Amino acid sequence: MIQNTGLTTPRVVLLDIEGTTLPVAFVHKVLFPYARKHLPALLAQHDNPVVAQVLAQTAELAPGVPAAEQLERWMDTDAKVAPLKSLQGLCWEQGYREGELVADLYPDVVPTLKAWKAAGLTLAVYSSGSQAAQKLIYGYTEQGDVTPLFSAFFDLEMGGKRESASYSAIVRKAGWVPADVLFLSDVVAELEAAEQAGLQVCQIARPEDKTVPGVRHRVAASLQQAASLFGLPQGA
Ligand SMILES: CSCCC(=O)C(=O)COP(=O)(O)O
Ligand SMILES: [Mg+2]
Repeated sequence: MIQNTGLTTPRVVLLDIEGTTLPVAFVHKVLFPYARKHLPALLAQHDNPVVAQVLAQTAELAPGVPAAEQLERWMDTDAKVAPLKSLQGLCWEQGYREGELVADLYPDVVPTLKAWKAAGLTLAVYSSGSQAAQKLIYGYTEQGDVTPLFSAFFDLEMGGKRESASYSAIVRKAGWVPADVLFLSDVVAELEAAEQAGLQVCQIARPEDKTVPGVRHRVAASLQQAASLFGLPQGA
């Protein structure tokens, strides 16, 4: 096990969602199909300002392509683009509020985050899902509303997760020192980008998601294991 030697103990933990705190299967087998089913009805709401903004952004990114067709293409390729992510967030809102969707976080997540928060760490989210979608996921979990654990939610407005400039923009906006921040994600390309921006990083390789552990970064199978690697409290 690689220990956290030579590095400062993190004061901030920035967390990815899919594959880190939430099973990939929940996103791909529950959330994405739900959005795909409800998207056509939503697109018909021309007086909805989010829908109007999504349509305008889609036309800008794919001129000449009908919006519904372009959004389908993006869904087919799991494209991380802001208009699709905004629209998916809007679709899921109704599902969460009506009790059809409940986020099934990994069991170690809430106890570990509570222990980190109690120890004075700042917790924040960085996901390709829109800020609204992130707040819904953590607002409607099997353990209830856990959004108060987080101080900030960052999405694609800060840039793509595989670009180091996005992490620099996040730490600048939040007023954090990069080396104080630990970024947790299942995706090696995201860790590399965060590392380039001076953040500490750890890959969360969940056996349930069959995440392939990388070779260049610290790897943990859960947040609890990451806690032990970085000298943080481990929770219940
Ligand atoms: C937070 S909403 C659900 C996740 C999602 O839409 C997505 O694209 C996954 O993004 P992540 O950056 O959390 O891997
Ligand atoms: Mg992920």
